[in-house]
Amino acid sequence: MAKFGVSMEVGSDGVAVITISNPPVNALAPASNRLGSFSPPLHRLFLRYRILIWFSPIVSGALCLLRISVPGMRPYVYAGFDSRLGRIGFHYPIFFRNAAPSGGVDLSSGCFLPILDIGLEVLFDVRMPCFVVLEVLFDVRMYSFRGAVVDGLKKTYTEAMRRDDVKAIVLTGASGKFSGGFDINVFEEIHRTGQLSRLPDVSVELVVDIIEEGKKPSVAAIQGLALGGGLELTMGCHARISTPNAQLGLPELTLGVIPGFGGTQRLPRLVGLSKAIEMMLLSKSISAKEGNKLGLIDAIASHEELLREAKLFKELVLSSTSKGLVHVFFAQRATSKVPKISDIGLKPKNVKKVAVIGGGLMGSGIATALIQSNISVLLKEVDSTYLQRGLKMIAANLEGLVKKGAMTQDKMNKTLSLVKGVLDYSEFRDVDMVIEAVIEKVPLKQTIFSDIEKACTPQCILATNTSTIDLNIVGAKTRSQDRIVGAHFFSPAHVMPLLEIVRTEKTSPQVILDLMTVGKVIRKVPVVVGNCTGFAVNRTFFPYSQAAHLLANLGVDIFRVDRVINSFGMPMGPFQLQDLAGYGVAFAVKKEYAVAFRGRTFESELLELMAESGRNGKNNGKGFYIYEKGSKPRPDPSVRSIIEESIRRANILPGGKPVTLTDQEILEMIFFPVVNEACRVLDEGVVVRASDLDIASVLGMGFPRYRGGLVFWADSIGAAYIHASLSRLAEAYGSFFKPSPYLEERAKKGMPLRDPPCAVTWFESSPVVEEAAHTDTGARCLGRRGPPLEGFIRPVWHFSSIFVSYL
Ligand SMILES: C[C@H](O)CC(=O)SCCNC(=O)CCNC(=O)[C@H](O)C(C)(C)COP(=O)(O)OP(=O)(O)OC[C@H]1O[C@@H](n2cnc3c(N)ncnc32)[C@H](O)[C@@H]1OP(=O)(O)O
Repeated sequence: MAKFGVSMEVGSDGVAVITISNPPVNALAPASNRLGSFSPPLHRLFLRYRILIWFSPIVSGALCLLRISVPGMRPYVYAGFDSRLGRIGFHYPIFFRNAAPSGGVDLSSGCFLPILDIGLEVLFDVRMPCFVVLEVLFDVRMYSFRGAVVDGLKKTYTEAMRRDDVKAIVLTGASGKFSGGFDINVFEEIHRTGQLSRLPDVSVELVVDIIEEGKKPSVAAIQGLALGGGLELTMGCHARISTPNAQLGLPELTLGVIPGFGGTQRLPRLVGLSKAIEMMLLSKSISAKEGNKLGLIDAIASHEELLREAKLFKELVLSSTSKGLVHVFFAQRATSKVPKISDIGLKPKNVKKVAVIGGGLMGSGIATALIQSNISVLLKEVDSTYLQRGLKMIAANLEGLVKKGAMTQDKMNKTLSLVKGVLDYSEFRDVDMVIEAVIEKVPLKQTIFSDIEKACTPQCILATNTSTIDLNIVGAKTRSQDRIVGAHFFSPAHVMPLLEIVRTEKTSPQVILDLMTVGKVIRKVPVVVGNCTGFAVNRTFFPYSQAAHLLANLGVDIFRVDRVINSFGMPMGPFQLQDLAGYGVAFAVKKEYAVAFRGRTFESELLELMAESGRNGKNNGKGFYIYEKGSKPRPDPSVRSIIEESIRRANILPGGKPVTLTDQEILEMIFFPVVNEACRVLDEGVVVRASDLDIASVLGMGFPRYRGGLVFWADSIGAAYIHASLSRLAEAYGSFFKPSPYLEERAKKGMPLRDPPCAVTWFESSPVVEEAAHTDTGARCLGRRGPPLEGFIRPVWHFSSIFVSYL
């Protein structure tokens, strides 16, 4: 196995193989590593002491000045003596934000984890005999010793160029991957610390000066993937050889930045302008085969262009767009880490055959998603008319893909052969999972669950696609509560990427893990949530359309509301969304919400009046908008009379006059109640972590990805502002806007909303949570004592006084 970082092996033929090794994707991390960086930027040098520091993940009870322990991947930093020795005992976690850009200890040449106990001599700068200024940058995701790829490449390449026995260089990556690109953790770190100096000028120094203009030929040997900076590195080489299935792409735009290692210049010269634009703007990767056809070889970009790009790249890294997108990147990956589910050594079972009950829009969409990933499906309906309709819908879904060129006819036929229609449960004996997707009627669902409990094996997963009904009620007539789980897909199920996995307190971890695995197999993003009315997404967003109706009944133009929300970045406004979903859904959930969220719902008769006038949204071509084949939805001016009647019945106009609002006020009146409900969802622990709600809002509701998701966006505004605004609105328009206790508390304490509630003490490996840990509550919830980041002087002082007495 290749050494962590960058290694070189020179063969007798004079070829040096330089290998990047930085699991899991050989990300190009810059040189300075945070854990190893000790320096005194805050104070001038007064005295210099030589201190022996022990890094020890295993020593316990030993006398040490500074101990770093590593449970799994996570280092903790403690200062002081061990209390078990009976001397003054204190264990302060130390959180520091800023690392010196250079200097400090170079720990970059090795792997941290395998090292159990190492001693290092470090020079410390000390101001007074009793005051030590320490700065340790510390990060949960800090693969401290892996932060050496870029620097390692520079050093190794320079050495290869210098050595007489090296005639040519092959650049490659370890473990079957070339490189996933620049280390995205660094973006996150820059967003947190503002330290732009963490971005190296790789494009010129490494790619141009060392590789491209080097006197020895370089060949990139690509396998697996070469993305972003990884691909850019290969484009600096003089030739590229690749395995046929390698993924090549510049997906930087998905993170809100442009390719920063010269890719914008080199790629168009290699594959042509239009293909390069497509690859960059759509972040679309191509296979190596296609890359070879296009001529992804021998390219040069001028020095000046690269410098300009590098500058722009740095500006973009600091943009709020990049911050939001980088947050979403990590938040999405965090969803698969579910404490006490994904971390307890369970093995997912192999789900090969699934029965879907109900061949309506949802059922057929779910079946389509399953067969597309080679999972056999039994589609059950009540009679052959409904069954044929369901099977036709599945075929139509696939035909759509064939028309778009995303599937061949042959593949479509093979895929369709994986679905079989049935009218009873006789073939349910060998299915691994059932997904019920019938209409939202409690007695019907209860009967189905009691039937499938009998028809299936005792190991079969019993899932429901309900979007609202309490799972305990759905499974009330069974004895298999541990196998009952929510598989809430979003419509159209074969397209929308979110899968809300709803667990009750009885659902077994194995069942949750199995469903998460199926979700991944069918290329969804599974987010595990708790059981409550509307679960995470629909519950959080119920105030969205209700706020829109409130505005309508206050006399605000509904089309303006839609325009404001659309320009905020939502795919469509709340009225157009209601048209799209059809009013039946809204009628079905209205009562549920009124009961479950008593005192904070807004009830209006607008939709009933719309339905009475023969409108049902897009379904029948008539809603708030007019829908005609081949043209965009057009606002229907005739709905104004219906709205006027609704206003008359609601009777909430202040002083009998329509209110006048700015666009900003409209935005706040729509989204702040949603944020308020998100606070309740966080407070009740419905989601594992706040960032799960960000992902759920982005993937389930179309909340703009570049705003980082609902909670991230709310935190960018601040709890205090949202609270003040909602309090004012509550005074003017009633309890619909009343701030939740969670929001109130955060606002009072000046804390972000994303702080982890105490329920999530188990999850400590996300940068999101790590940042939260820098606050009082976060630290408390994560089981760390001591003050937040800004208050680090106290433990340092404490440590230093003992340290001096020890000396
Ligand atoms: C200067 C340059 O122009 C700027 C850049 O290069 S910006 C970076 C451009 N690169 C990218 O956007 C690639 C982003 N990564 C991906 O698309 C996917 O992770 C992938 C296709 C590489 C692999 O996908 P997949 O096999 O499904 O694994 P996935 O779960 O996503 O990632 C595996 C792990 O690698 C990490 N990872 C992936 N790419 C990373 C990167 N570029 N930096 C740091 N970590 C990365 C993930 O966070 C995840 O970590 P975890 O196991 O701790 O959660």
